[in-house]
Amino acid sequence: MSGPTPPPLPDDLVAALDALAARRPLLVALDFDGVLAPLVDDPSASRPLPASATAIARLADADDVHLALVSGRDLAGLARLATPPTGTWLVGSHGAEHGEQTPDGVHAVPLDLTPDQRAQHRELVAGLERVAAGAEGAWVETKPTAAVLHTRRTPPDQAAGAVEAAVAVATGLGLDAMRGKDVVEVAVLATSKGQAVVALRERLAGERSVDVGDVGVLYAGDDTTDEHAFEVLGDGDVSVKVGDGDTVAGARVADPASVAALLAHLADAVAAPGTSA
Ligand SMILES: O=P(O)(O)OC[C@H]1O[C@H](O[C@H]2O[C@H](CO)[C@@H](O)[C@H](O)[C@H]2O)[C@H](O)[C@@H](O)[C@@H]1O
Repeated sequence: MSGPTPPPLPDDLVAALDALAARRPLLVALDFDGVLAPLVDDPSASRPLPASATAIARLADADDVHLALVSGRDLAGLARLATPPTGTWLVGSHGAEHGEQTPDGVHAVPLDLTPDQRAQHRELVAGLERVAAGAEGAWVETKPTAAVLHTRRTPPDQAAGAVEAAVAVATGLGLDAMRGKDVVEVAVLATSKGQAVVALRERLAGERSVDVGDVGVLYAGDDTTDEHAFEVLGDGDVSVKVGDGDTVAGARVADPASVAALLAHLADAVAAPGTSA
């Protein structure tokens, strides 16, 4: 898939990427949907843009650079669709699932829900299925710790009511509802992408025996849940919001094609620190 050439990256983002490229160790942590992969109606059809896949493979190969994908997707689905390079750290279900891509597939940290959480998950799925049955085009995605009402193909006049009904299901179960892009997601485990990024930074610092503050981080995300990840970044890190919407990120690009350009620039800069255009 090749689309129109994206506009040049903003000068201040290029400068920030060039400065980040000189830091080691470097954590490159990326959201999947809407960032590496363009948004589509059918989530099973999502794939990274080829240019992004090439760039992350180069980054994953670079000296003392570690790649992580931090997604709302369940871990298995994330690995299947993203096909990340070996060694990539994977965070699924907004931080509830953790794993690593190995030559033999995903090595996942076992997930253990309590009997109460399992019962709550069953009630949650049933509740959202009832909502979906009443709204044209709506459907429910089930994950190990969560369920998602999708309304991307629902007429707007029905989608608003379905969203409110899904939020009511969550509230009735004592759970929080996260509103994303044409989705309402409800999890039986409270997690956030911010906690996940903090843990990834600490892991990399521990593995390299450096201070946490010595780890440079790039994080790019497009949705409301990515704001939690932007919030935990500090001076010298680079946070990039993809697309429209309020954000605390330090930089913004328009779309996944621009993300591919950003990642290619960073891969070039990492390969030749200080000499990148
Ligand atoms: O954290 P992410 O990797 O961005 O995952 C967030 C959700 O992504 C998926 O839904 C979104 O992408 C779909 C495919 O493009 C789109 O149809 C949907 O409207 C978007 O919200 C995924 O299905 C969810 O489970 C993730 O939580």
